[in-house]
Order: sequence, then structure tokens, then C-alpha cells
Amino acid sequence: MSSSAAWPAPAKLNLCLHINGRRPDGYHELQTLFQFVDFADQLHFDITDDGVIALTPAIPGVAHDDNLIVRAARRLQAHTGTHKGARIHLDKRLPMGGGLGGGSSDAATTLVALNHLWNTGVDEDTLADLGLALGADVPVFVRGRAAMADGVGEKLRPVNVEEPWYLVVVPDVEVSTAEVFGHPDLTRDSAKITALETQPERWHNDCQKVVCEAYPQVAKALSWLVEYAPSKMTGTGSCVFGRFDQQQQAQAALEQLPAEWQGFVARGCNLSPLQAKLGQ
Ligand SMILES: C[C@@](CO)(OP(=O)(O)O)[C@H](O)COP(=O)(O)OP(=O)(O)OC[C@H]1O[C@@H](n2ccc(N)nc2=O)[C@H](O)[C@@H]1O
Ligand SMILES: Nc1ncnc2c1ncn2[C@@H]1O[C@H](COP(=O)(O)OP(=O)(O)O)[C@@H](O)[C@H]1O
Repeated sequence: MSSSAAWPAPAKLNLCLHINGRRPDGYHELQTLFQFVDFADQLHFDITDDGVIALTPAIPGVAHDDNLIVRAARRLQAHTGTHKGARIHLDKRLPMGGGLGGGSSDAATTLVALNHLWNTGVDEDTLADLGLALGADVPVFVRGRAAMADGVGEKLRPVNVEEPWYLVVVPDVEVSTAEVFGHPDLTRDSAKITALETQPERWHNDCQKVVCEAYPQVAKALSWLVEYAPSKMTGTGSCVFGRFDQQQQAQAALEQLPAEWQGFVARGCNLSPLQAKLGQ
């Protein structure tokens, strides 16, 4: 695998997000089902011997050293003691703050790719632990397998679910995860369900109601999408997704998308494009 090849950092969807309670420290007990899609940021790594981590181009509004890609690379350097560095190029395709996990996925791809390209030999469990300090969703992207998450999102169990086509609609608004979890009207009493992954008829998103009330753009996007397919919000929003059996049905709906929104069609994947590349 050449160092200049593209490494994908795919989006995730939360096929459901059930809030089961709130802990004394304010964090929420939840059950959420993560699946990947084949729509991704692309990262390129050129390995150097100078120990410097340099990322281009900058993401507007994110300082170089705060970028999760740079933080992930430095974390792996610190853990392994390697003297190698990397010039990293990011081709950003995923919208930010939309609940698609792009920043977490970029961090995970950086950990996995540099561990491979630097020959640092860190095992997957340790890479997932290194990632957890960067964001709650980084471990699932490191492992790259669709998973049911439990606890406060840290207990992951790989699952296999159907791999349909999705139309993802991106409303022109960013939603703050902390604001949603702190909302007084958020319902926090969904029952824990055993083997939830086998019961798609019970999948819902407890954050959807409060987000739709606070952000009319999200409610409007959802009302438009449900005319075409069963639809939900992903994570704490703002993106919403509809489920289609056929790619061409999803594509036909995309062609009707009002100009005020962005959108894309992608296939659900139980094995992430990142893990698929590693296994090649
Ligand atoms: C809930 C999910 C589902 O995918 O939402 P999205 O961010 O993807 O929309 C994620 O796990 C989020 O992950 P991430 O965005 O990294 O959240 P964090 O930085 O860990 O937490 C942001 C804030 O959300 C709240 N929070 C988060 C997770 C949780 N189980 N209970 C919480 O109450 C806390 O107030 C925390 O300070
Ligand atoms: N490489 C990165 N890509 C995207 N966002 C990043 C990155 N590094 C840091 N961030 C910060 O993380 C925030 C959350 O981004 P993102 O992961 O795309 O959203 P979400 O958690 O809603 O899916 C951004 O608003 C940005 O400030």
C-alpha cells in the first residue's frame, strides 16, 4: 500500500439512538446502532523522517493544532515514541456538525493509516483507546464494524444488519450535541432492549423531537424526506436519512431535492471502507 494512496474516512449513521437515562455526572445512558456508509472524506499521507505533523488545507474555523487529524497523529507519536512525521492532505467531503461523525472518522483513519505506514504495530484495542480520548465515536470508526453501542456509548458489540441505500439530507444548520443532551424536554426513559439490532421496527431517535422543535430546518427536511422513504435523524442531527431498497429510488429522490439543502446517496456498510482497504 503506497503512502500517497487515498485513505477513506467514511460517515456513520445512527440507525437508532435510544436514551435510557442520565447518570449523576450528566452523561446519558444510551443504546445506538452505528452503520457506515460509502461516502467519505479522503486523506493522503506522505511519511517523513522529521517528526513534523503538517495538515493541508486548513478547515475554516478549526485551528491546525485543534484539528482531530493532527491531534490523532500526535497522540500516536506520543504513544509509540516514533520519530517519523507526516504531511497529510485532507479532501473534506462530509458536512461538519451534522451527526455524520466526520471529525471522529478523520481521527480514526489517521490512527489506523499512520500505525500502518509508520509500522508502529499498535493493536486495534489500543488504537481504539487512544481514539476515545479524542471523541466518543472514534473507537467505532477505528474498529470499522457496524455496532450496537451501550453504556454511555463506550460498550461496542459488532452486529450485522441490512445494507440498504440511503439518501442523506444536510440541512443548512449545525446542531450542538451538548445542547441537545442538556435540553429539558429531551425524553430519557426509553427501555433498554435486548438484541435491539434484530428489531428495526423499534428503532427511533429520542433526540429528533427536541432538535426538530429547536431547528425548523431539520423538521422541514424530515417532512420532505418522509414523502419518499422511512426517515430519521442521525445522532444529534442535523442530518436526516431515508432508507431505500434500490439505489435508483434514492437517486430519483435526490434529483427532487430542494436547492436549499445539500444531499447525497450512499450505501450502508457493515464493514467500513477503511477496514475494507486495510484488508485488501
Ligand atoms: C451521541 C452521538 C451519537 O453518535 O452524537 P453525534 O455527535 O454523533 O451527533 C455521539 O456519541 C456523541 O459523540 P461526541 O460528539 O464525540 O460527544 P462528546 O464530545 O463525547 O460529548 C458532547 C456532550 O454531549 C453530552 N453527552 C454525550 C454522550 C453521552 N452519552 N451523554 C451525554 O450527555 C455531554 O454533555 C458531552 O459534553
Ligand atoms: N478533521 C475534522 N473534521 C471535522 N470537524 C473537525 C475536525 N477536527 C476538528 N473538528 C471539529 O469537530 C466539530 C464536529 O465535527 P463533526 O465530527 O463533523 O460533526 P458531528 O460530531 O456532528 O458528526 C467541528 O465543528 C469542528 O469544530
